[in-house]
Amino acid sequence: MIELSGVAKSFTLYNQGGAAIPVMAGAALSVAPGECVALTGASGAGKSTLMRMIHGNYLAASGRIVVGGLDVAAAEPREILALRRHVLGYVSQFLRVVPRVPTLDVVAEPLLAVGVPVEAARDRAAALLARLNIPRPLWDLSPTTFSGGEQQRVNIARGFAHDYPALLLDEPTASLDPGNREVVLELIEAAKARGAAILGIFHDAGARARVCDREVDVSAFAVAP
Ligand SMILES: Nc1ncnc2c1ncn2[C@@H]1O[C@H](COP(=O)(O)OP(=O)(O)OP(=O)(O)O)[C@@H](O)[C@H]1O
Repeated sequence: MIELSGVAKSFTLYNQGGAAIPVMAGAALSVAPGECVALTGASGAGKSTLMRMIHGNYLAASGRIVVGGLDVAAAEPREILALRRHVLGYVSQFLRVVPRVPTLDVVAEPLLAVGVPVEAARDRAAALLARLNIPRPLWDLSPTTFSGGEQQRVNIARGFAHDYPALLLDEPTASLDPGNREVVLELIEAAKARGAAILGIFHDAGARARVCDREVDVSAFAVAP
């Protein structure tokens, strides 16, 4: 479902005469449907950079990044947007939303984007918000003023609303209390059981051991600057 081969990345430092700093070369990994793979490696090894390349935010210098049959490294922007809408979900560490949109709509939006009727989308969003213990009075408010943990749970509800065939998870259990951490781990297990291919960064070793089938150490792909 997710297949990387020969992926390289360098950052161009425009404020330093356009110097190119290579950070990664020869990155390769694959994630099959129903599998959860953890990206590991020390801070700065390139875990987030690799996730951003798979999501199409960072452009790879070379190599292939195939998600659901589309090579993200060579795709047109509109193809990447369609991939994100239908195939590839991404739970980033921080919630980024349009201000003033109510929480229930923030969570229902990915479902509406793939054509789910409004009532069904809102029912699914409500069920996820309830499961993640977001108090009912907050559902009609924008999440922009919520606490860090509440925002993270809204972000997770949004990321799990549509049954994406592939999912990227950036520290999905960070800073959650034990009860909500358990809910998130159950959501990940359920996504695997329905056949989602999941790639994640988990600093929470217990969570990683429980839901991940394998680990890929990105230090192996790092290039010394
Ligand atoms: N936009 C950027 N411009 C320049 N260098 C960058 C950029 N993004 C990342 N880097 C560099 O690429 C390397 C990999 O960073 P990355 O954030 O991917 O590491 P990480 O493994 O996710 O680290 P952490 O666990 O601390 O989040 C680092 O040396 C970082 O400084």
